[in-house]
Order: sequence, then structure tokens, then C-alpha cells
Amino acid sequence: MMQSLFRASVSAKKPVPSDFKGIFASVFTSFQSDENQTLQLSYIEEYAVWLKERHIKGVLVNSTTGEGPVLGLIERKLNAEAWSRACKKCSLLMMLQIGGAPLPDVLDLARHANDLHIHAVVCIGELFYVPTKMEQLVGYCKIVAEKCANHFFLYYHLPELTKVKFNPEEFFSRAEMVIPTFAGLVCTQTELMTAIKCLTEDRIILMGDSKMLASGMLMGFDAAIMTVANMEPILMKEIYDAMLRKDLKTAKTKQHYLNQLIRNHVTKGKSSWISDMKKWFNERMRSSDGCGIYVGTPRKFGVYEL
Ligand SMILES: CC(=O)N[C@@H]([C@@H](O)[C@H](O)[C@H](O)CO)[C@@H](O)CC(=O)C(=O)O
Repeated sequence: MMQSLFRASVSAKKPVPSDFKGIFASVFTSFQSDENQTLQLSYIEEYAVWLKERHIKGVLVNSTTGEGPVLGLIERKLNAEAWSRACKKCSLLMMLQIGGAPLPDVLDLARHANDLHIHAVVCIGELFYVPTKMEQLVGYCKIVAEKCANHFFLYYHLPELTKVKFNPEEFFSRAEMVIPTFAGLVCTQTELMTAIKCLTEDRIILMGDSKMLASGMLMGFDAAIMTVANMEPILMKEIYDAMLRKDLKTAKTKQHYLNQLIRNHVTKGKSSWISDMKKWFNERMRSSDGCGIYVGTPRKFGVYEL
């Protein structure tokens, strides 16, 4: 019985698209400078066009970089809708992060995401009642994924924040067994070495460490989700393309330069990461190659330790 259930769910698995390759930008959210730091949406289309013209493959909205967890439910939905329209218009792939809220709200965001024109839903696990067993983590993903079953589902693996560590091979095999839309991971920094064991043609694993773009590609990753892609899309694409054509010398030189730029823009390390990145982006947008948009400063009540 167990075996036939297993076979039934595996055969129902949605085939994973092959276009989740390339450089993706985790986009910033813009706030006005009033007391409530009111959400701004008017700049989004221009932002999307600017990224598209610089070879960015797609965007991740409402994630860590986009301060999703410090937006209210309505704000998250409005931001997602505006990005969805912009991405459709300029043919960017869109991933939408819906986690980092109480479960009823995450389910509400999943239902909302289900009807949007997007290409995948990304969700971090429960942050307060942190899962202690694999079953709890997979179970959480399953009930959320069921509410947005029109889209591929990617688990956002960020143990620096969630403290949830697991054996990715076990996680993949269980999640693929029970979630027909399960497609893979957004996987940041420290977990790349373990995630690489799970990389296959029919899975999506987006690496999330800009400083390791070239070395990650050498290990076999072909998709990257980066904050720094907002500021240096062309440089990152050059590293990506150099690695594709096995030009290690160019990739190494450009990666070294990128890492130097990152170091120059990080002031106090993890605690000021979003603030430093937004400042860098605002400066970049004021440069001759920028498009003049301004994403403001981080929301004051967010805590950023990444
Ligand atoms: C947690 C985090 O912000 N990760 C960044 C990385 O680009 C990261 O900031 C960078 O690699 C550090 O060098 C991206 O992967 C973006 C991302 O996944 C997100 O905004 O959620």
C-alpha cells in the first residue's frame, strides 16, 4: 500500500522547467521616508526593465533582501502583484517568497500566490515553532505547497537564520514523495557543499552566495540568486558566462574584483547587511548607468543579522 502511494505521488510530479538557469536578483523593496515608511510601488517597472536589460534572468520578491517578513500581509500582496505585472511585461522569471509569517498568513499568501503570474513560490520554514524533525519540515512545506499548487515550490534553506539543518538528500527524497510541485531549494552560503549532492537535471538549486559564484559553478550549480546582482548584474553575468565557456582566468579575475567590491560596501558585517546593500543600490542608481530609482532605507523594525 505504502509503495503504491509512493509510486502514485512520484508519477504525478510536475516536470521541472529547464529555464531556471542564470543570474537571479533578490530585489529590494522601496519605502518612503515618512514615519510609517510607506511601501512604494511606482518604481518597480523601471527597476525590472533595468535588470532585464542587464541580462538578469529573473527576480525573487519579498525575501530577505526584499524585507518580506517586515511587510504586512496586504503590503506583501501588493508588492507581489506589482512585481508580477512588471515581470510579465518584460519577460523576467519571478519567484515569490511567502514565508516568515504565522502559518495562517503564510497559507493566505500561498493562496494569493496561486493566482498570480509567477514561476515559483519560495518558502522559508516555520520560524517560531522551529521544526525539530524532518517530518515536521516536510509536512510544513506540503501544506503550504498545496495552497499554491499552480506553481513550483522551492524550500528556502537558510540555516543561519532558521537553525534548521538537515540531510538534504533525505529532505529531497521525502519532499519529492509527498509534494508533486516540489522543485528544489534556494540555498544560501554555508549549505552549498551539502546541497551539491542533490543536484540533478530535474531539480532546481539556486545558490545564494555571490562571493562563490565562480566556485559554485565549478561544483556544478548553474543558477544563482544574489543580492549583489541588483548592483552588479553585468559583472555577475560576465563571471557566469566565463564559467560556462570554461574561461577560468577571466572568471577568477572578475570574481576577485566582485568580492573586493562587496568588501568595500559592507560596513559592520551581518548586522547592517540590508542597509549597506540598499545604500550601494541607491548610489548605483544615481550613477550614469543607473535608472535613478531610490529604494530608501530598511524598515526600522526589521532586525537583520544576515
Ligand atoms: C540571505 C541572503 O541575503 N542571501 C543573498 C546573498 O546574495 C547574500 O547576501 C550574499 O551572498 C552574501 O555575500 C541572496 O541569496 C538573496 C536571497 O536569497 C534573499 O534575499 O533571500
